[in-house]
Amino acid sequence: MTVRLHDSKAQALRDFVPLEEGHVGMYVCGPTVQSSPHIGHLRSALVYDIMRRWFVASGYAVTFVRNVTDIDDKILNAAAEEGIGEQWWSLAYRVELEFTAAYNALGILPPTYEPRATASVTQMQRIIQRLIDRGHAYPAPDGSGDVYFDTGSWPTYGELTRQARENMEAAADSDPRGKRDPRDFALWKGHKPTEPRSAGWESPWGPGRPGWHIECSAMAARYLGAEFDIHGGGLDLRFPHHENELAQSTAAGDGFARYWVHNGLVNVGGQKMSKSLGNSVYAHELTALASPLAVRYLLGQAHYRSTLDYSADSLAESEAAVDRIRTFLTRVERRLAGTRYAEGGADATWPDQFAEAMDDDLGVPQALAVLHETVRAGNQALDGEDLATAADLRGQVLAMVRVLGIDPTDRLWATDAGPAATALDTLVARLIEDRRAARASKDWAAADRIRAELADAGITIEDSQTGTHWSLTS
Ligand SMILES: Nc1ncnc2c1ncn2[C@@H]1O[C@H](COP(=O)(O)OP(=O)(O)OP(=O)(O)O)[C@@H](O)[C@H]1O
Ligand SMILES: [Zn+2]
Repeated sequence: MTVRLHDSKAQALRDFVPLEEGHVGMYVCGPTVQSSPHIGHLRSALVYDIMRRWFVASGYAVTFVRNVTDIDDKILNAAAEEGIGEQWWSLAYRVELEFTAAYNALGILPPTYEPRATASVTQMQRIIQRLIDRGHAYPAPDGSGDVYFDTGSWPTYGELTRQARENMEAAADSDPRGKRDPRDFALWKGHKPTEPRSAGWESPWGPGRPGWHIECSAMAARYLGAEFDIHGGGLDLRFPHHENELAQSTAAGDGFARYWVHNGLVNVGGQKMSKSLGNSVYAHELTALASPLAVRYLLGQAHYRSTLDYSADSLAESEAAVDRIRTFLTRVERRLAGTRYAEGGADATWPDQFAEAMDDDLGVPQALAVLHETVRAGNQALDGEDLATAADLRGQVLAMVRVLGIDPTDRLWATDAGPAATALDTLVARLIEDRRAARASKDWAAADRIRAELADAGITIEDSQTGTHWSLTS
């Protein structure tokens, strides 16, 4: 069976044929680490996590590279606003850690490698030099230290988004005065006296820093080779970012990506969820409302190319969906324990329709329909005491949820942080019960003493309609 992907450049579904048999090289544009991750960023990372998992499940060795853009105008501006202009890198690192934590919480696997742009400046400079040597880039004549890509020199400029150059908008990434054409974009940005000294790298064109687009061209080639299989990122990056990556890499002589894939955006009220629009829903806000597993389900369930309109209501549906799967797995586990089917279904794999759906441009909605149908059949087999069938269906369900990263029985989703946490929970629950009994018998002094003892131990308790809950005092 062959995986088929929608290639944005061909604007068609194409059979996936790897450059090297049995291997997939994937590059995905990672975040500009300027501010906390919102769920749009997470959806993007999750889509490629599922794609990678499916390639692995299909027998490929996958080299998966997702970068961190840790030098950029937006980072310098955010650091200046915080009053830590020279130490912009500390802001970038702090935000990078937030992204990593958010990825981990959703079970998004760490990439094979996660390069930071600042560690590949030499490689970026080499591509720029090749472009100058080939007549496709020029240093600005105005002494700014900028170097631009000469869009007029590259006949296929615009091929990714099928735009004629004359209809394209001007590149708004630098002072247009040194440009031959307003559409020319910056490969290198000369250092300005108002910018932090620590943001200037030595270069043949004077001190400066790389443009955003050249970062990805250099990191993709450095870690995956001059030509590689798949390039991914959000639909918002098709133009100008990916158009420019493609132009500069191919003009420099690299084969670059053979397939371009783009995830649909998370929108709010019809607009892209974006930091700058102030409509972001942050990862931690969702995990306060629902389990991380339900959040993963919610962000992963739609087809990766569709737009996802966020609404908090859909969280409850996702929670119900994962509960259904969890309930079946727990139920079947209990029923089979101690029978000769206890280990049954261990060698089961996913149904053919599941694989067909996933092969067809990563058809997760159809694949989930197969999963839920298998859960339904499993419950029916249990109702009918057909344990052999139930065991086999359990195996199929496990195979499917594992490949999608939504196995409710995975330790990753366990809320229990270990034996110490269980012991603490037991003791605190006991004290909460004593306090409840004291209040019931109107012994307010005893009730207050228990609350004070817990507070001294760093534990806050809160009474609500669903009972008394405790947490470590922050
Ligand atoms: N709302 C969104 N929905 C889906 N993917 C998104 C969304 N916003 C960003 N992405 C994707 O996340 C990855 C990292 O994005 P990047 O840091 O460039 O975000 P950004 O577009 O600058 O975000 P923002 O607009 O919030 O500042 C990219 O692949 C990008 O396409
Ligand atoms: Zn990129």
